Amino acid sequence: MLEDLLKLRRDTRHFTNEPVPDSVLQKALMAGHMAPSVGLTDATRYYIIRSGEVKLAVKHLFDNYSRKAEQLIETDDQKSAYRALKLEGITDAPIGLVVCYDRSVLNEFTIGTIATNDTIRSSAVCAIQNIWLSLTEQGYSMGWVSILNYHQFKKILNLPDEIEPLGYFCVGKPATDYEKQPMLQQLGWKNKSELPAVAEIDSLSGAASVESSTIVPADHQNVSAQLSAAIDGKTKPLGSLGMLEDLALQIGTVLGTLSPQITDPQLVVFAADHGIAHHGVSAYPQEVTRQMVNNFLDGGAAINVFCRQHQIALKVVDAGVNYDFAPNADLIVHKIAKGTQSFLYAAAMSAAELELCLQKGAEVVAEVQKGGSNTIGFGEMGIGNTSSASVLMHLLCGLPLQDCVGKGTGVNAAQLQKKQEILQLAISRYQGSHEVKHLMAHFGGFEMMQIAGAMLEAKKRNLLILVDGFICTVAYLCAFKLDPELQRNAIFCHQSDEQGHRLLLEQLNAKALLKLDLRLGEGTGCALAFPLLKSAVDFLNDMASFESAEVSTGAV
Ligand SMILES: O=C(O)c1ccc[n+]([C@@H]2O[C@H](COP(=O)([O-])O)[C@@H](O)[C@H]2O)c1
Ligand SMILES: Cc1cc2nc[nH]c2cc1C
Repeated sequence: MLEDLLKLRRDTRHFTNEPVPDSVLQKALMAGHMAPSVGLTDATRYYIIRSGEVKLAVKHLFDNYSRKAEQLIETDDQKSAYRALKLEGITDAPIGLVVCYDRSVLNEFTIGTIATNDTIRSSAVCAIQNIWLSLTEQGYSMGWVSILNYHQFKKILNLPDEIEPLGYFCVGKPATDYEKQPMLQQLGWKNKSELPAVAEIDSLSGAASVESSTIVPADHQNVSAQLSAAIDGKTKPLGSLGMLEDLALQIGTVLGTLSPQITDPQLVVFAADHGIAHHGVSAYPQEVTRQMVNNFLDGGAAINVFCRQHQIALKVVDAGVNYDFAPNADLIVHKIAKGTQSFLYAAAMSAAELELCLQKGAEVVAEVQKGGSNTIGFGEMGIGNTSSASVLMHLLCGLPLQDCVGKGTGVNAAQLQKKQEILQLAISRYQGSHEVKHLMAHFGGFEMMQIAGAMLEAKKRNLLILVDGFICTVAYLCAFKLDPELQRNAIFCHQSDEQGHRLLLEQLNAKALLKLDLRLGEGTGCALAFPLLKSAVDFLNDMASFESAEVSTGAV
């Protein structure tokens, strides 16, 4: 009876050493194969592990992550209860099964994946349940090991890039039936609810909106005048600290105090893919976006180095990368879709997707500001995004396209010519209005639009906004068009070597702190300029005044 099987099925961690006959395994895998798969994608893949060496390596991965999990437990009692739990039988179970899905099926049109391609993963989960039930029926069982660093898991198993594992499954003869209940319940860790949680929805709600706690700015005019007087009163010739004086004035004015402090600085890198990248407009292929996101998460990119150097917390947002990343504490998943549409043929995103970007960007600020941060730097990563940024700059500033288009990641002269032609063609095909949001949706990128939303929210919360290079400045331009008061909070960290950035800063009446010929993005300019913010704050707070040091002022 199906119902008996459903009741009997257990997530098993205790196995006898009895071998699993091939016929049992084959029958179970056939049951998995009979599971539903979205759009008949047939994308579930299985790998069998019998090698003791491989099992041991997986066990090490488990042990590492289990120790990490233990650190998240608050009380010592719970910690020792957790430690006593047997959560895997990797080296005891005769068979290891790795169930995966093949992401490459998404390279072609796939029914049932337009809203979310999580459905491919869900199909593999259906297969897992079928296997579980089949093993149970045959007198065997399975245990799902998910406490793993999936990135390393893929590496040690040498799984192809497009193959995504859902976990390691221990298969064998159960040594116990846990008194016919889940093991965690038997051991008093948690009880399973008696009945399924079901609710009926019989009316429609309005769209949810981000709750934002707008901080009412202090009396800026007054603080500003007092700050100017304090800066002028420091023991230095008037104006001799140059742009640091402007910076101190801006920081003090935004934070509404004569003695500002930078608290819990954060840097957020928003990453997304671009349909336009398929038209040869970049020197690099699209997969570099996801490879660099993994690099950020592994701590190996330039932005990691500079953030570590200056003790800036770093978070990465998947705003729309063409990849499903393994869960990671430093990754915020705000994926709108797996890359924009190519704006050569259609709008990069819909109006609704643009609004979602603005909302999701705002949510990121709400999230990273929880610790009391008053300074957030914005960075980006997205192969092809200089194309999107250049077109937006051209249309929003009314400047000639060739002045707005540059080499991006480093295209050669012929490729630059082709990039300009493609962008010109896309612009000539555009029939829509020149209203800001229409342009943002048609030519924007998910990372840039989320940055725009994040900047608007950061301004509402009265934070210091650190603007990075060319692409981030275009995101700022879009946000500025929606709220020109943004300017008060924005600090332009560097002038990029990307053609167009100098002109764009000029248009915005903005003067960048640094000019180092960078053209990397990632927020590197923000991190590098960060010590200057600290110097500005420090001289304002710690430098003696003519009065306190009894130094004569200059002749008037
Ligand atoms: O920040 C900049 O000024 C900047 C200038 C040129 C290129 N980039 C980076 O290069 C990528 C976009 O370049 P491309 O050629 O692929 O359009 C993207 O990942 C950006 O972070 C960044
Ligand atoms: C390697 C690489 C790193 C980057 N970081 C930001 N944009 C980038 C583009 C490339 C190509």
